[in-house]
Amino acid sequence: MDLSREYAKELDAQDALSVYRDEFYIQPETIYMDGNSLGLLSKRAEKSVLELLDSWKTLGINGWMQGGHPWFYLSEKLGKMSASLVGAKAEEVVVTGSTTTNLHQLVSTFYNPQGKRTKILADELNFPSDIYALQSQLKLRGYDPDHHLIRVKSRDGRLIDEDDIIGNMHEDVALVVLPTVLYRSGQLLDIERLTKEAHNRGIMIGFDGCHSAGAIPHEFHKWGVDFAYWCNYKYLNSGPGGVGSLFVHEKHFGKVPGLAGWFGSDKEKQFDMEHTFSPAKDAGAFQIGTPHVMSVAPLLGSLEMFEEATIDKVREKSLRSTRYLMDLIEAELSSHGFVIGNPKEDEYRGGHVCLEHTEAARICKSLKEHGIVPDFRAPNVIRLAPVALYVSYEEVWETVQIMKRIMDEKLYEKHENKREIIA
Ligand SMILES: Cc1ncc(COP(=O)(O)O)c(C=O)c1O
Ligand SMILES: Nc1c(O)cccc1C(=O)C[C@H](N)C(=O)O
Repeated sequence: MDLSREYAKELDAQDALSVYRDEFYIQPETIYMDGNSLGLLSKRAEKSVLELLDSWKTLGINGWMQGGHPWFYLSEKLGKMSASLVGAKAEEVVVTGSTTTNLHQLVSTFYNPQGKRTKILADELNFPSDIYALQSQLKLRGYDPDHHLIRVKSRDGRLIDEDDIIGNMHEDVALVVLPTVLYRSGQLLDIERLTKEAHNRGIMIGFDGCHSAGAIPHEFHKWGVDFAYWCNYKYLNSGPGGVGSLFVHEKHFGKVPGLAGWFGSDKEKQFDMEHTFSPAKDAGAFQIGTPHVMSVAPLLGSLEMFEEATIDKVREKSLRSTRYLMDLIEAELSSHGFVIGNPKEDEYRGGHVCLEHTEAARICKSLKEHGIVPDFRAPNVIRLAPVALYVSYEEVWETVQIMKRIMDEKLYEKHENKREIIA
């Protein structure tokens, strides 16, 4: 393997997506490798925020129906713009709520315990918020989560074996909820296979797409996934606390939302103000209250960029740069006790590299001190995401060089091996 900076530069010269880098606010002397947690601001997203602010400034209440992006239809419009990212029909996606509130909405709708089928199947490595939501949903139905929430065990603490998930799809399971990509190890699950296996057993299945939306193409419609939900602030660069998204397969259109609210109404009827709820005929029905217009605003500019760049090209580059990062780590850092914790195969790897080390917390602090922004996940993981639209191959190379210096010279030792409040 060519370990030179020149080779990294050559990769950048051949990269068709490199034109997008200039569209982002990249801070001087900083290499941003944390787009898997919070993506960077783009100039187009900034512009769309200013446009929506202006519509408020100039139109007041009329902004709901007037201006370049009437607010009343914005959640559906953004859903349509997101559809190709997840392989959905335009009307199957709506931008609304947050990951966790959307999960509550979808479980309230799709979890129908009946007879012996009363359990929810998840995995022991999922993000805590999903597990809290599932536990509370079970409690609301009068079930004990210790008994009714099955969390598939990991064999190695990093990955979940799909056979173990399928092996737990027993006849007492009503619903399966899984991540598309595991937040810590970056394992990508075979969504199509798991959906098929769940359906063969008469079980509903939904996916948390937080760590794949904007990084990996999906075919939610074709695969028959019942529902999915994700945030837009990671790979889709919609800003801190930006509004989330949900997908409901069209076969479920007409299902009454578990949590109803007036923005789930059929738009023609909403302002009739009747006390009988008339839900929209598509995924729009699963909205609850008034859209957070200012918090979806960045997504207008950001999604436009993804429409242009295409998710297939984004994935192609992401696979190349995560592969390049892993190869450099193996070549340059092999004597320093790192373990690559993510699956190495393209078909099982998400958008970030999971690097394990016993000193991970303080190596992260030292990386930040040297201008690299990774994140740390307890107990021992450094996550590094060379995000396709704004991280160059040369920056990937530079990251490994800096890490090598930190390890060779033991520069991390001046820090405490303990996480910060936000890791
Ligand atoms: C996989 C996953 N699920 C759920 C969440 C929670 O998202 P939110 O806080 O936006 O509800 C996150 C991120 O915080 C996540 O990474
Ligand atoms: N949502 C976050 C937040 O409000 C603050 C800091 C980080 C986050 C994250 O999204 C973390 C992320 N879900 C993770 O994969 O760990």
